[in-house]
This record gives sequence, C-alpha cells and structure tokens, in this order.
Amino acid sequence: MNVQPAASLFLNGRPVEGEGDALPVLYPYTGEEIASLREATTGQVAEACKAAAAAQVEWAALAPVERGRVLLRAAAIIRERNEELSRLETLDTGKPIQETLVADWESGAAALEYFGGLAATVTGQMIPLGSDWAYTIREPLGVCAGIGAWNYPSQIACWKAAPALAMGNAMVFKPSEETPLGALKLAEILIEAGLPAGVFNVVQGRGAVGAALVTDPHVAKVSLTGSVPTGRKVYAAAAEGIRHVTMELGGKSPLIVFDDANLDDAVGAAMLANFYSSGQICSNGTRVFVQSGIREAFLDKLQARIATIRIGDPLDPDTQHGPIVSAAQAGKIRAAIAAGEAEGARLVCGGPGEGAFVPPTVFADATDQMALAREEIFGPVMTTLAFEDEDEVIRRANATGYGLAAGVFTRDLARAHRVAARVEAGTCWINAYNLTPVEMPFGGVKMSGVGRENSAAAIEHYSQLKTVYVGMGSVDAPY
Ligand SMILES: NC(=O)C1=CN([C@@H]2O[C@H](COP(=O)(O)OP(=O)(O)OC[C@H]3O[C@@H](n4cnc5c(N)ncnc54)[C@H](O)[C@@H]3O)[C@@H](O)[C@H]2O)C=CC1
Repeated sequence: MNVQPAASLFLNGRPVEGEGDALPVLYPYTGEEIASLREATTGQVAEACKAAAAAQVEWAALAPVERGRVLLRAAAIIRERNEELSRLETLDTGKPIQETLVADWESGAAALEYFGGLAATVTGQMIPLGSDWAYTIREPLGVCAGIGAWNYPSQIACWKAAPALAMGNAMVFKPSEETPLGALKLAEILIEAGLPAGVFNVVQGRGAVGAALVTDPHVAKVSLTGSVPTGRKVYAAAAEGIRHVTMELGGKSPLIVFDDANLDDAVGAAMLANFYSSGQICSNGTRVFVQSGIREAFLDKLQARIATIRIGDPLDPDTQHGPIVSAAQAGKIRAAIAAGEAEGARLVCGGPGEGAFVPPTVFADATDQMALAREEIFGPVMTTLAFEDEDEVIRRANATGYGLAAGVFTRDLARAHRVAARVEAGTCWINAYNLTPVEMPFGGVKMSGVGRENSAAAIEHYSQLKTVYVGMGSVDAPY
C-alpha cells in the first residue's frame, strides 16, 4: 500500500517538499510504511506564515457570501469523494472504515457547509448614543495557526479551517505527526473549490515545528487540539505575543447512570463513550458512575454486548474495533490497564491485548482515588464506579481537574436537568453521548480548554470587534 502525497507540505497553493527530518507514515494495522514525508524546517514554517499573511488581505476583502461559496464547494467535493478520503483516513489512523465513512470527513464537510452558510450572516451592531451613535464590525484576526491531534485528523482540520476561513482569516495548519495525510487533501480540495493560493497552508512536523508556528510573528491566533501538557506549553507561548487561543484539550468525563435509566440505552451509550475509535476520543465518558441498584444488571448487559464486537482489519466493512494509532500509544494504554489491576480494580473483560490491538476493556469495583479514575488513558478502557445518590455522584463527578464533557441517563427529566446544571463540563448529554453536531458549541471548562469550536460561538473565536464612534454634532472641548 502506498499513499505517498505529491509532497509533504502545502505552501502558497502548491505541494512543496519538506526540508526537515524524515516523517514516516505507518498504517497502524500492519505497521507498514505507507508514505514517507519530511518535516518543515523553521524557514518553511516562516514561509507558510508569510504566504498566509499576504493572501489573507485579498481573501478578507471578498464579500462574505463569496468566501462562503468556496467553502460550500469544498464540502460538496468532500462528499463526492467521501469513499476515497475515508479509506485514506483509515490508513492514516487505523480506525475502522465503517467509522471513517460516516464520522470523519462527513463531519468536516458539515463544518464547511455550516460556516460557508454562516459567513454572509455575520453583521455588527448599531448602538444609538443620543445624537451620536456607534457601530461594530467583526473583523478577521489575520493568520491563524491550527494544530491537530491524531484521533480525528481531517475533522479537526475542517473544524478549524471552516470558521477561520469563513471570517476572512488565513490558516497555517500542522497536523499531528502521527496522521499527516488528511490535511494535505483538504488543502488540495480547497484550491479546487476556488480558494486563493496561500489562504490555507499545511506544514508537517513534531512538537518543535508546532512551537515554531505558534511563535511566528504573523500568527494572531492559535487553535490547538491536543493534550493538557501540550496545551499548557502552547497557551504560554501564545501569551508571549498576546495571541488569541482556542484550546481543545483532554478529559476524564463522567457518565452517570441512574437506576431508572433505560438500561439498554445506557449500556449502548457507555460503549459508544468508551470504545468508538478504539477509545481515542477526548470527550469519552471514561468514568461510568452506575447507581448501585442496577450495577450487576448493567455489567451483565455490557459484557454480553462487548462479546459481539468485531475486532480486526479496519478496511473490512464489518470491523467495529480497530487498532490503536501507534505502538507507543498502545504501550501507554497497556500500562494504564496493568496499573488498574495492580491498584485492585476488577478486570471485567478485555485486557492488554496484543500487537496493535487493545480490546474493549472494562473495570469494576474501582475507587475515585485510583489512577484509572483520575488520568486520561485515551484508549478503550472503561472504569465503572458505584454510587448511591445524586448529591454524592455530582460531588464525585466534579472532583477532577478536567471539564470537557458529561452524560446523564435517567427517565426523570427534572433530575436530568438538575444534573446538567451542576456538572462542571463544557457539554452535557442527557440520554445520549458523544454526539457533536456542528450546530452545537463544543469545548471544555477547567483544564479541558478555553474557547468553543462549532456553532455560531466559533465565529467569536476567529474574529475581533472594531467599534466605530460617529460624532454627529460639534466637538465640545473644555479648553
Ligand atoms: N478537546 C478536544 O476537542 C480533543 C482533545 N484531544 C486530546 O488530544 C490528546 C491526544 O492527542 P495527541 O496528538 O497525543 O496530543 P499532543 O498534545 O501530544 O499533540 C497535539 C498536537 O500538538 C503538537 N505539539 C506538541 N508539542 C507542541 C509544542 N510545544 N508546540 C506546539 N505544538 C506542539 C503535536 O505535534 C500535535 O500536532 C488527548 O489528550 C485528547 O484528549 C483529542 C481530540 C479532541
């Protein structure tokens, strides 16, 4: 299998070879090298930012409806090529093709459609001030840097590019070094859709390339999807230049199942919240609090359904659970599983697995103090915890530095809304989990991040307000 792109980078409207270190791309299922890329040098990062700054001026001068049209055309191209793009996404990430066909580029296309349509609706305010008045203009920020994680590489690129470009910004995007291929496709598609050269650029590389991008003098805003430790570094580096930031970071989200819940739905949601994409999802509900009355029934149903999960070749359309993105990541997940067993939690099913695979794994009889219940594992590992009542579970659910998401399953509507109001999370699902339609804001509180992606809220994070005061009378100076 060979999916070598025309070149490693995309600078100023065309593929350009990287001149930095080698960046091999491995297919997680086989470990085979499917493409061999090179990192960008610091000079190439600077070149990308310079090209973006130059292109941004003309792009911002277009009528918003014209910018929107380019994004809408790109969305249509993605939809036409969804099969081919999804196959590439599967090769890049190892995720099952039955997932990438519906969840990755599809979600990216939805973002391009949403922000393409929204572009022309963004207006300012008129503020009456007696005889004088003021008005506001929403202006682009300039050059935005996007830095992605490896779990949803193409979706992340689209979620960042769509609102940025809709508002008249240019972007330099650095995908994760684990999954560099999708962003290059997005760059090609945007050009085909009519985007002027230089408005969307792709650089490749590891953390040092990301660091060079964040501190480039042309960059006005940084949007990162990544872990909390990286977020801390990137936020600090961005602060040096008083740059705007969006931080989409990790989590250890609670999923609370009360004993009046529809048990089948709650079990299904807990599985989606822990095993989809082999558990490599930031908002996963990895602490599943189950009220004590239904604890055994919940675990029995869960085990029965996990036994039917089809694990294997990600390109086989029947496969439901694929490999972990890299051997290093699989090693970290195995270490977390071993630590859970050593801490005394009961392994209900799954375990370390072998090679690239970690099977769906469930722990029971865990306590809040165990690392299992405190640290983000970013793999298919569910920790179930028993609870007795609502106040107790809210207190325990909130006893974490993270605050990305939460879920509650109950048939009692008043309780559902009470819990949603009290959990410290950017998103709370009631009788659902992990659904992130583009119409809805998404992002974290506490250590899980700042800013919001998707929805009209994202517009504020890719623009700034200018206020214009209009004096209508003579100037009354006391001198
Ligand atoms: N909140 C959200 O929307 C999401 C959050 N995540 C989080 O991402 C993490 C997993 O992704 P990883 O790729 O392992 O994260 P990571 O933090 O290791 O890397 C993220 C990106 O930052 C870059 N980077 C690393 N050091 C940098 C530096 N000093 N300056 C600039 N860029 C730097 C990396 O090259 C990569 O592109 C998890 O913690 C997960 O929860 C993942 C998906 C969605």
